[in-house]
Amino acid sequence: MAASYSRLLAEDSLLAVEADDGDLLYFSCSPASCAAPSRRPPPLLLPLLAGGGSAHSLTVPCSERVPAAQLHAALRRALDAERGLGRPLPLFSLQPRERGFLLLQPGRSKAAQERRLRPLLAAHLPYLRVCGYELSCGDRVWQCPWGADGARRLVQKAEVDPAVHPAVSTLRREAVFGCWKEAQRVLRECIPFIPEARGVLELWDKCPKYPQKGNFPVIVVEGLDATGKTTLTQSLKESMRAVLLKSPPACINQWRKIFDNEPTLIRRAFYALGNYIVASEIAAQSTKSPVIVDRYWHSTAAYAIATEISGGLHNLPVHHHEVYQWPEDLLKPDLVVLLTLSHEERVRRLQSRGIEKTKEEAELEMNVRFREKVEELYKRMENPGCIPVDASPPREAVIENVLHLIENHCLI
Ligand SMILES: Nc1ncnc2c1ncn2[C@@H]1O[C@H](COP(=O)(O)OP(=O)(O)OP(=O)(O)O)[C@@H](O)[C@H]1O
Ligand SMILES: Nc1ccn([C@H]2C[C@H](O)[C@@H](COP(=O)(O)O)O2)c(=O)n1
Repeated sequence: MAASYSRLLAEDSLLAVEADDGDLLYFSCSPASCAAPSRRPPPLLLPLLAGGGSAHSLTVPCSERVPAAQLHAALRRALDAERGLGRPLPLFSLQPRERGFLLLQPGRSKAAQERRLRPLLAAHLPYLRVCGYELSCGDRVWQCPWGADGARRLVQKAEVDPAVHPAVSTLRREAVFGCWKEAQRVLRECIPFIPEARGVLELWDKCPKYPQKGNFPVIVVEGLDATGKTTLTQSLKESMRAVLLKSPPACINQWRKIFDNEPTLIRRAFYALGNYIVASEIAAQSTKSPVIVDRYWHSTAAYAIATEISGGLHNLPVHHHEVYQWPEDLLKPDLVVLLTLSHEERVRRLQSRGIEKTKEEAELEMNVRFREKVEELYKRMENPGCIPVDASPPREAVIENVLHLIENHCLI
């Protein structure tokens, strides 16, 4: 499979479009200037163009991470606000790796679609790769880059395996940071347009950089929303006479909403650095008493990966992938408990609680695939892994079970 795609890439550009069910459809096109067009008709474009419709792809080259993430988000907002261009489908270009959108419009000519696009893209055009698509000889689709001069382009051959989701290779760079320096770098670049980033960094500057755990046990509780983390962590705090901490910590919580509205790169850098700030609190407190932590790195990684990797469980990075490994520079807990609950019972608890839902909580309820991915990702985390605990029994029983687990693991 990979080999045949490699051959195609010598002449074509390979694109992946996110379909309605979140899975990916791969297709290749020939640049209009190439002498030999691809014999592989793109399954999405062919019927659309044959029926008199039009298509454009817009991708963002991502050499500079923060500006590329911002441009991608601005583009999404502009396209969402513009009626009459069709729904923008998420698009990945596999060579070079870029992300953007595909606009499909049945019954509208390429020229008409282009007329609507030009003013919308005017400000962004120098930083975008825009291509229209044309049908010729019945079953051949040509990719026509805007501004092409007709010369044959040299397209480098690349080893690409379309069996791997295109976002997997960008996770480390854009969503799951492997060390505090990476998260800090991203937030530093944000200071000019997100003043709150300076606030987070100033707090981080005051923290010790590689804090060590004290002699008391450190227990993390993870799980989807409404699985009972707050209930359990409060009880553990009381029964173990422990200190209860949360990630993100209270000192940066005031800025959480702001970062939640930023692109993935910036949002995840905020949560990542939040974990490192909590780590310094864990280190200090665990010299004096047991410490219970409500969410920590496993949540940051699991939600980031589940958001970035569209489609089903089969698209997730393989077991033991580097994104599942605990960052070497982050203080490790003694035990991570994962509360598991059936979807029905969790929704029942969410409804009985009845408080305002965050966007991601609402998505969890709506999107079974997303919930499945987060749960599966928690289970794939390593070094330390999560120990699943059934959260469906009555509160007292769950607490009792977790106390036993702590006794066995932490020898207290
Ligand atoms: N074992 C249990 N049996 C029945 N109900 C429970 C149990 N544990 C918690 N609940 C109830 O379920 C709801 C969600 O619990 P809780 O707030 O502790 O979850 P959470 O994981 O902290 O949620 P979030 O992450 O959204 O803050 C609450 O109304 C709580 O009282
Ligand atoms: N350490 C953390 C804590 C939280 N998050 C993100 C993941 C979800 O988007 C959301 C869930 O938090 P809650 O609604 O339970 O407060 O926050 C994270 O990435 N890292």
